[in-house]
Amino acid sequence: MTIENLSANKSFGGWHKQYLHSSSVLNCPMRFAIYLPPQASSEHKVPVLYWLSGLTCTDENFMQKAGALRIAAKLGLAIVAPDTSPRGDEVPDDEAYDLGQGAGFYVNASEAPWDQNYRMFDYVNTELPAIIESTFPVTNQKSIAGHSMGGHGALVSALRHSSQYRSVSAFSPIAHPGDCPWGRKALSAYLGKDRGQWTQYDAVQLLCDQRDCLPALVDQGQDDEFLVEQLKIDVLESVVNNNGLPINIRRHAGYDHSYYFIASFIEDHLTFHAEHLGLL
Ligand SMILES: N[C@@H](CCC(=O)N[C@@H](CS)C(=O)NCC(=O)O)C(=O)O
Repeated sequence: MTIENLSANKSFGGWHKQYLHSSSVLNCPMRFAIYLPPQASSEHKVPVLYWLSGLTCTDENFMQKAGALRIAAKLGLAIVAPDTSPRGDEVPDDEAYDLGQGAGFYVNASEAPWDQNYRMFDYVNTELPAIIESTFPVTNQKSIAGHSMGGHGALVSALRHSSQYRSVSAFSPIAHPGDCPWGRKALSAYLGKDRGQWTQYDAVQLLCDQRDCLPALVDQGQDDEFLVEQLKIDVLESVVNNNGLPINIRRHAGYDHSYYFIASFIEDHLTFHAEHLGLL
C-alpha cells in the first residue's frame, strides 16, 4: 500500500498534510488530511481524533474553517479528516448535492450502482485507521466527531464500534436519518426500501435499546436552518433522557448550521476528547 503526499503546511508548530491513496474498500483513489501536532514524533506517539464532515464537504472544510489546529497543537492531539464519499469519473454520482459524491452518508451501500464504491462505514472505521496507524506517529487510541451528515456518521460509528473509540461528539448531527428527508433519500438509495436495513445507520434507533454508551457531547444551534426538518435533535434528546444515556446535548441560541458555529465550540469538543484520550 503506497500513499502519496500532496501537500505539507506547517501550522502552530505541527504539520497539516494531505495524502492520496488507493482505497481497496471504496475501489477508487481517496484523499485525506492529517494534522500532526508538534508533540508527535517516532519517540512520542499521539492519539487521534477522526473528523467526519457534512454534505458537499471534502477533507478541506474542517481543517480550513473550524479553527481546530491551534487547540490540537496545544493538546497534543492528531486530527484526521477523510473525504465524505468515494470520488472520480468511474464512481457513480447524482446531480443533487445530497446523494452520490460528497454525500456518502458513512454507510456500506448494498444497492446498485452504489454498492461498488460507497462503503464509507468500513473505510472510516477499518481501512483508514489501519493506514493512519501504520504510517504516522500515532497510537491506536482514537475518538470520533463530525458535523451534520458527519455527526450522524460519528455517532453511528461510535455506537457500533464502541470498543474502538474513547469518546464521540457531534455538531448538528442528522440524529434520526430514517425519519428526515436527507436520510430517507440517501438510505433508500444506498440500502434499499427495506427500513429494517436502515436501523444500523440511525443513531436514535441504535440508542433505543441501550442503557449505556460511550461518553458523548452534542452541540446544536437553535437558529440552524435544518434543525426541525432534518436533524431531529428533539427525538435524540428524548431517547437520551428516557434511557439515562451519558450524552450531553447542548443547545446554543442564535447559532446556525455553518462552520461559524463549529469554530465557536470546537475547543470544548477537542478538550472533551483529550480528557477521554488521557491527554488531560
Ligand atoms: N444546501 C446546502 C447544504 C450543504 C451544507 O450545508 N453543507 C454543510 C454540511 S451539511 C457544510 O459543511 N458545508 C460546507 C461548508 O460550510 O464549508 C449547500 O449546498 O450549501
